[in-house]
Amino acid sequence: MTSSREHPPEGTERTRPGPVLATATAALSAAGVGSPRADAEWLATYVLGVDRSRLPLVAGFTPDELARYRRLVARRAGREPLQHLLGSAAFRYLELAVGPGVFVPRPETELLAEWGIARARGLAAPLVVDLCSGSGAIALSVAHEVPAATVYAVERSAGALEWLRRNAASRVAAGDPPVRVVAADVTDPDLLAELTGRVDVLLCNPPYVPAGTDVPPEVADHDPAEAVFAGTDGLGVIRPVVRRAAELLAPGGVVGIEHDDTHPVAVPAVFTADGRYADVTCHPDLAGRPRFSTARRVA
Ligand SMILES: C[S@@+](CC[C@H](N)C(=O)[O-])C[C@H]1O[C@@H](n2cnc3c(N)ncnc32)[C@H](O)[C@@H]1O
Repeated sequence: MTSSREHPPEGTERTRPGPVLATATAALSAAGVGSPRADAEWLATYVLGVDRSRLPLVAGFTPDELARYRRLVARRAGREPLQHLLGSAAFRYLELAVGPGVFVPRPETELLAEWGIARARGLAAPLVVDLCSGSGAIALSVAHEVPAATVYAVERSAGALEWLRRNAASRVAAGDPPVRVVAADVTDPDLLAELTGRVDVLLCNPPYVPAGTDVPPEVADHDPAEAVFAGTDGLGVIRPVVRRAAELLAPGGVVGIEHDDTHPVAVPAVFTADGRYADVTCHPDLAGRPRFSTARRVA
């Protein structure tokens, strides 16, 4: 079917996308945006309501669409995250609602989720826990891809919990099994006491950037600080999570924790020093940077 956007009614004034996109790309590039052309295209597809692949076929922007597009490009040039402007972030097979108050899920975290999903798939009825759940990216992906799993999502921030509950409800409406959302501090020594010794797979993408590290404006001004920074060495949340995970995991259960790329030695050392883990391994991301570490709870 051909959309009316590709064939506007006679007489409708339209501005062709080519020059509009070129101007937007130049503005985003000058503002230091890392992927200016892609962002200009994503914002155009959002305003025009078409798939990115159909952008070259669009007849043009109406005056209203052009004004709206220019406002969004100006905000992106002011370094608002693209996902906040679009209202959603893609993560594995899901589109998650995001905005102010919640951490935007990153593509590199898909690797940790994939590792956990592969472990959970090998079990008949796995119990999976996602600590520091944010938008719910990891927990909701596990529920979507391993429907036999019972999944808990733990988050402390009131702002993030709103997004997490909203995304969890949308996934149930889409037919996924429900995720159990728990409002709690993952550094609490009694965290999820009822699950002690029973968890098969524990996943965590905690805040891990050492305080004082320079981060891009999208992160500094729009990701909540408590989602990003964790003490002077960046291990402020990881240390208690490693401790509590050893108590929550069933014998032979596994844990995966994302961490800073400066921590390929420090995080495995936290696991090893605990004394209750074996098979401690640091995994690289697709760019070869150390990205997450995993371990198995000894029996
Ligand atoms: C890096 S974000 C990860 C969010 C999500 N898991 C993802 O991968 O996109 C870290 C999350 O941990 C939460 N958080 C930080 N400290 C916490 C704590 N002590 N207890 C529970 N949640 C915490 C933050 O609010 C934030 O949502």
